[in-house]
Amino acid sequence: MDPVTPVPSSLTTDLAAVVGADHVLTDAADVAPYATDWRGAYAGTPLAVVRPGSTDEVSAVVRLAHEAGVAIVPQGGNTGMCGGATPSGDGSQVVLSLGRMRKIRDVDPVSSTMTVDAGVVLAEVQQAAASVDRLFPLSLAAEGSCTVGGNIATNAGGTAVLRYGMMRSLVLGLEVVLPDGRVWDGLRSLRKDNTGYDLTQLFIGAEGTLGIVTGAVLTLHPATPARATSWVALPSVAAAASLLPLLRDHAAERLTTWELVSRPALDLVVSQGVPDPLACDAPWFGLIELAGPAGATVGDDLESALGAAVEAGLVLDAAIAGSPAQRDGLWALRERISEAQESLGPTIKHDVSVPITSLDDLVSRLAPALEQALPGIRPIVYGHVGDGNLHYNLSRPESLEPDAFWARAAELSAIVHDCTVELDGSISAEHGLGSSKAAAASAYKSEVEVSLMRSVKDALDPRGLMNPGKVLPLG
Ligand SMILES: O=C(O)CC[C@@H](O)C(=O)O
Ligand SMILES: [Zn+2]
Repeated sequence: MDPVTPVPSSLTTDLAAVVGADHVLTDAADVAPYATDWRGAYAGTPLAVVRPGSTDEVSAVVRLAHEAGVAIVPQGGNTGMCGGATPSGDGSQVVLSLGRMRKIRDVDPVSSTMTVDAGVVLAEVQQAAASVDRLFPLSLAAEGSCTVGGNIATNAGGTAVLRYGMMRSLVLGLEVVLPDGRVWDGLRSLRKDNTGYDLTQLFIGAEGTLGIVTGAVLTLHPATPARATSWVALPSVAAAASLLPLLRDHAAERLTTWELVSRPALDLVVSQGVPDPLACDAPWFGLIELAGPAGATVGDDLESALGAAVEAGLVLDAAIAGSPAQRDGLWALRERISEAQESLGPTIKHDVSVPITSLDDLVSRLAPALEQALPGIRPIVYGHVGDGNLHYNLSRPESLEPDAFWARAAELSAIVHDCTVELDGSISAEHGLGSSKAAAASAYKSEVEVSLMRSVKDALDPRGLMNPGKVLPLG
C-alpha cells in the first residue's frame, strides 16, 4: 500500500462538484448514522460521507478518491453483522453510500430476471418480483432495510438457503466500479457463459474490497403461494439433523426452511411478547416451511412428514399454522431473536457452520467449555440447521458489566471458533468477515489460501484503497 498521502483540502469540494453539495456530508451529526452499524457494535469517524446517485457518479467519486490516495468504505443499508461497512476511527476514509441508487432498471418475467441498482432495498426486489408473479427468494430479518448491493457484497444467506442457495446463486451479472474508477459492465443475464474466469462470482462476497457493485442482474424463481409452516419441539440437536433427510424424503425440493431455535432463544422472544404455540418443555425447537405453486399439496406433505417424525421420535410436539396470521406468529419466534438478544446487553456473535452430522457434537462441546470459561454466560443459539449454520451468540452473565464481558470477546470467540474448525467447519457461514473476523479467518486458513486471496486483492486494488482491513487484515 502507498504511504499515507495528506488528503488534499480540495477533495470534498471536488466530490461536491460530482454529486452536489447536499450529498457530501461532513458535519458530525450528519455523518453519525453512517459512522456506526445498526447495533452500535462498530463505530468509526469518516472523513466524509458521499452519496452518489448514479454509476457514473460512483465512478467519478472513486476516481477522485483514488487520485487523492483516500480509502473508500462502501455502504448499503448498514445492517451487517461484522463491521464490514463501518469506516476506521482515524478520519481518513470516505464512506460511499449507495442509498440513493434505488432504481429497478428492468423486470423480465419471461427470462425470469430483474436488473437493479445496488441501493434497492431487498423487500422492494421481492415485491417487484411478486408483481409479475415471480419470487425473489432471498429472505432475512433485515429485508426491510438491507440493500441488494449489501446482499451481494456479503453473499447474504437467510432462511431459504436450503432450497435456493445463498446470494451468489441468485446473481447472473454485475456492474462494478473498480478501485481506479473504471466501470466493468458485466450486466449479462445469460444462464450459460463459459468464457473464462467467473468475475461476477469474484466480486460476490468480497465485501467491497475489490470494487463497488453498482448494479446487478438477479435471477427470479416461480412464485410459491402455497405454504405450509410448522413449529416443532425437538428432543436434541441430533434429532434436528436427522429430521433433514426425513423432511426431504417427504417434500423433496418443496422444503424451503428448516430452522433451529434453542430453549433460551425461545424464552427470550416469548418474554418480549411473542406467543409460544406449544408450551412444551423441550430443549430445542424448529421452524419448518414447505412451499410450492398454487394448488401444491404442501399441507399434506407436511402432515405426513411430521407424522413420520413423531413416530421416529425426532419430534415431540408440533403446531401447524392454520392462517397467514398464525404463520407470521411462528416466523416471529425465529426472526425476532437477533433483535431481542440486544436487550441482554452487548452480544458476542458467532456465525459458524459445520457438516450437519457434526452439529450435535459442536453444541455438546461448546456449552460446557464456555460455562467453564465464564460461569453464568448465556448462549442464545439458533440458526439454519438445514445449512449446518448456527448463530452461537453469547450474552453476558447477569452479574457481569457489559464492558467486562466485551473485554473477554477474543478469548470466548476463540473457544467457539477453535471447536468449529476442529469439526471441519467455517467461522463465518453467512455474515462475512468485515473487520471483526478478518484476522481470525486468515489465521484459520492455510498459507496457500491466504496468499491466493492476497494476490487477488493486490491485482485488483494495488493501492489498498477499497474497504481496507475488511476480509483480509491490514499488514
Ligand atoms: O444476529 C445474528 O447473529 C443472526 C442474524 C441472522 O443471520 C439470522 O439468522 O437471524
Ligand atoms: Zn442467519
